[in-house]
Amino acid sequence: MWRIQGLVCRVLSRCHANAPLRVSQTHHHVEDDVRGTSTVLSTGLLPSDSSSQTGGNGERQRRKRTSQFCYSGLPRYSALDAVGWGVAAMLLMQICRRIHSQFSSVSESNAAPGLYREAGLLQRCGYRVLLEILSQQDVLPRGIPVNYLGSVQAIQGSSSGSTVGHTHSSEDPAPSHIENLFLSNDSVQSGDPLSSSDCDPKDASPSQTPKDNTKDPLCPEDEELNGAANNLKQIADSSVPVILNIIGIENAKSGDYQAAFSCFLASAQHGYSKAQFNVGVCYEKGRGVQRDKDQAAEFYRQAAAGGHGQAMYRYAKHLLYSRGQQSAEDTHTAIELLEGAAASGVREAQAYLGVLFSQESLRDEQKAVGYLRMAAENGDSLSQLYLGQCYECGFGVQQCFRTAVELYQQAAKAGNQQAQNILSALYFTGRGVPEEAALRSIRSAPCFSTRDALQLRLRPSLSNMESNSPFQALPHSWSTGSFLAQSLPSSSLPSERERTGGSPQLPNSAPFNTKRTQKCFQLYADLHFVIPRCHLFIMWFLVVSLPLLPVIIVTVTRYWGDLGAFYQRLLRATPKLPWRAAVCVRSTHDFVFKNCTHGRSESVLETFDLYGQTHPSLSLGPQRGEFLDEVVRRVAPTWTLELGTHCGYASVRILRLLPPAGQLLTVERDATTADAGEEVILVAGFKHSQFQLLACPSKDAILLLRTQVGEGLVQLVLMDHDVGQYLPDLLALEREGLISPDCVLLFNLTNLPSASNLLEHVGSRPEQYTVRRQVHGLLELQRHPLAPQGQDKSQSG
Ligand SMILES: C[S@@+](CC[C@H](N)C(=O)[O-])C[C@H]1O[C@@H](n2cnc3c(N)ncnc32)[C@H](O)[C@@H]1O
Repeated sequence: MWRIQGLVCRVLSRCHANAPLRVSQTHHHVEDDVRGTSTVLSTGLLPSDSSSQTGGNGERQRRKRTSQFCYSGLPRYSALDAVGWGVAAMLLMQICRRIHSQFSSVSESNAAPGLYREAGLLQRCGYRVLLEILSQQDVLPRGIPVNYLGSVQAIQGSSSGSTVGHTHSSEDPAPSHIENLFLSNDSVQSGDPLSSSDCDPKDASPSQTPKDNTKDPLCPEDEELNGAANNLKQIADSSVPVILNIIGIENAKSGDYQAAFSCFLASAQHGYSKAQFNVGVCYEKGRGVQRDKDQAAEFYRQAAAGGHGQAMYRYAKHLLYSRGQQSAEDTHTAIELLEGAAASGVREAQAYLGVLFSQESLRDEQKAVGYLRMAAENGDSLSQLYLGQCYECGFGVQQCFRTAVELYQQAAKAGNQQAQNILSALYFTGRGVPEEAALRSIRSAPCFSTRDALQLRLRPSLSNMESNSPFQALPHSWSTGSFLAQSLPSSSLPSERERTGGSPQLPNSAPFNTKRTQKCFQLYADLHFVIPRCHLFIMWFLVVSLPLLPVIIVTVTRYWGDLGAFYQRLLRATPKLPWRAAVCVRSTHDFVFKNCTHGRSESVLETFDLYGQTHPSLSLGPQRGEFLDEVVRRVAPTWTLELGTHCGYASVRILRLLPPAGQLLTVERDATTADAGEEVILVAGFKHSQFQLLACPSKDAILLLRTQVGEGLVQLVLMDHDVGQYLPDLLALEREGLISPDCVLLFNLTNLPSASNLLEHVGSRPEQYTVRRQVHGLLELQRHPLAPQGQDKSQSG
């Protein structure tokens, strides 16, 4: 401390001796420089020491030393002097800061309007000084209309001032909103405007060229001085807009929007992109100036031209929506701007492009995924959801369900309601085995299983864009308080629900409706309540039954096959009860109809299989289905007959593999079931020209078949109806001469005892039928090509 004191004393003694120093030949150059600098800053003129421009060699020498003070003067001061000056300057700054903070703290701690006004006055002082600086022709060679700003300043004290717009008091929101408005919006793209980045001369416009003051021929020393002065002017030129912008933000924070707008405007007219953006926001929101969308767009355009990312994004959206039907050129420009904004890290632009490139008109899967990934990595929950859907459907990426689930989890964690719905449904389906179940469910759930599904899901965004309302925005418009969203006139900020991803759900995209999800949640919660309480009971049961374990194992292994068969029989038998059958058909049909992707047979089959995993089902099932596929491919029949349509699972399997001229006749005795089956077949994308469904008992249908097939013969028969009816129907088909000599017949033999008469009949006629194989209870018979037609007519009874 004593050292500092010593230094200060030393400096002060120097200052005290300043007068002689001013005139002294030894130290005058330092003073000259200070005077020169201040002159440049206040008036922009060269140092006016005209006497110094004349004189003899000695004088010239002195001037040379003056201009080269940096190196010629240094030897005259010791390092200690330099440090002393520095400390003195620091002390001075500290004192200034203290005074300033004194004022600030007073105004903050006492929110009394009077004191607040004092702080405002202090700010306005700085503001006025800056405006004065700007008014100097040297600093503002373009003649910025600061008189206009001055008039604003003049009426700032009175609340009725409206030179640039209405007063904020009646309409504007609370200051905190404004803080968000200016600070957050600005900082989205380029950080806090008060940060050091603001002082980057590159940010400020280089458009101001210092005035050429060297018209009169000057000596080299004058030129050097001019150069130094010009440098200072350049610094002032680049700093002033930055400072004005900062003052504008401070004004906006304190609720003085008119002053804020004036500062932004003055700064913007210097080409400072952040200020231009802020002016755009003012015009868009009507802060300190009358709301004007066109002006807002113009200032966004200017800021965008200066490389301001948020402005690029907003101006692009203006181009896309403001004029209803935009031209191809506008679209092109908008996309370029959006790409620029996305590259500069504007998350909304990234997400926007991701959706844009997924639409049919601009479809580019790689780009769509690339931008969605950028936005997702930047924490945009909706993009995480969309990217998850891309992975799920293999849209622009290798299909990967695990990644899809991970992305859904990220989106759900970030509060996206839609992702939460998907996950909760998956978890519920999986009954506590999240990952496995999720993957299985996803793979089978047709809502997600195709790329078309993604298209369907993203399409509403496009329809929003293309709808009549020119200001309808993509789902991300909420996240920036877009001025395009006219439905947000008073508050530019999104609601909490919107921010958490609740609102921008795309229509028809939620795979599970709310009621159902709630039910799922309820059931899941109940299970979670019950299961832990069962643990104790199960544990004791196991402990008690432990000695019986060997007996249980032996019994189960011995009768395993019988148990399986019994279970299957039970399932097959219960549908015979009318109510059981009706419930089974309705639930199967409803599940398939609601969850499959319409028009896609594979999706229909996947949905059937998913249903079969959790419910007893009468459908043929995937294992027997694959065997059926193999036979259909091999036989490639023109006419196929299926007895027992049920919900159309086997029908769809057959139809999708038939040759182009192939026809399916399918028979279902129950009219309601027949309707359900027909609907599913149609939903799978097949037409009545490819199949006919006869809603009557098989024995009646066989009598009608001739009118259906004409001269043709059935080359493939699938019997999956009433096992007791298999043999009579086979005999009827032979009798009517409906099956071809080399016809292949498949019988679903899950109920073996009932099929015994059929097996006896076939086994006793090796010359007529060959048993090819039996796979998963599906028996394949090959009719012998040489078998005489109608030989068994006598047996048919
Ligand atoms: C096991 S399901 C058929 C499953 C179907 N093939 C599939 O894979 O989805 C049996 C169906 O045959 C029907 N059915 C039973 N006896 C029938 C008969 N005599 N004539 C026509 N349909 C019959 C039942 O109503 C039932 O819908």
